[in-house]
Amino acid sequence: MFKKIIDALTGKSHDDTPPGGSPSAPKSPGLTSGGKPSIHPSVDEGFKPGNDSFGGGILTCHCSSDPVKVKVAAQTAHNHACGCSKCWKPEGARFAVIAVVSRDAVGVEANENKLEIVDKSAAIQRHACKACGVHMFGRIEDTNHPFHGLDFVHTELSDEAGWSEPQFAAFVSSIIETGENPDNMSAIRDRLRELGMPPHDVLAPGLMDAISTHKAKQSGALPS
Ligand SMILES: N[C@@H](CCC(=O)N[C@@H](CS)C(=O)NCC(=O)O)C(=O)O
Ligand SMILES: [Zn+2]
Ligand SMILES: [Zn+2]
Repeated sequence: MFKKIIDALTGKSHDDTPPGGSPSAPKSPGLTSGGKPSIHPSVDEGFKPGNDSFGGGILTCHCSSDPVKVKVAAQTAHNHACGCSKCWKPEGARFAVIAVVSRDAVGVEANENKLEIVDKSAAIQRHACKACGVHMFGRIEDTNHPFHGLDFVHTELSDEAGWSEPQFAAFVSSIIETGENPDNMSAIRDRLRELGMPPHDVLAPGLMDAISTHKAKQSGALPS
């Protein structure tokens, strides 16, 4: 184990197997057709920038009958890949892709009875379809939370084009918690950088600063 840690610190790899197995292995969550570590189907082949004048769309769950539909009546912000174990990801994806939007812009349009909260004790109350498991929106009910007022949504559930593009990757090291081989992390971080999504092990600096500013104003360390 100590050798493994020392090798990791000195950048030595333990095996030469590419992330996810051999290049001919099926892609998710291994390699894309280009031989790069797969991140998420919506980013693996590259992606277009969002459209600033885009006004939102409808998110639909994966049920073939009576799908849950959620209207998001605004452009999203802070779209990013999340490697944590709690965010929903499509079958085989390494990361979730998730953005925020004002909670006032989010409303359930169809089959609300199929929604349930995944973990009522979590800060983000993830409203998921009971039948297919897709998370339709995540809401913060704690009014003291730095991100209160924002809902978390997966815009890949919409057919509309123009949503804000992913800009960074968060909770990257967390993918190990759900079984990623630690030896793959360097290639995964390289791929995220190549896609223009700088990897962070918590959130991106701007959001971390916003959280700390919120806390400092609450404690009185900074004027509110
Ligand atoms: N390492 C943990 C990180 C979990 C975590 O903190 N997730 C972040 C990003 S979504 C969060 O804000 N979670 C709040 C929540 O799930 O309510 C895991 O993978 O489960
Ligand atoms: Zn469903
Ligand atoms: Zn997450």
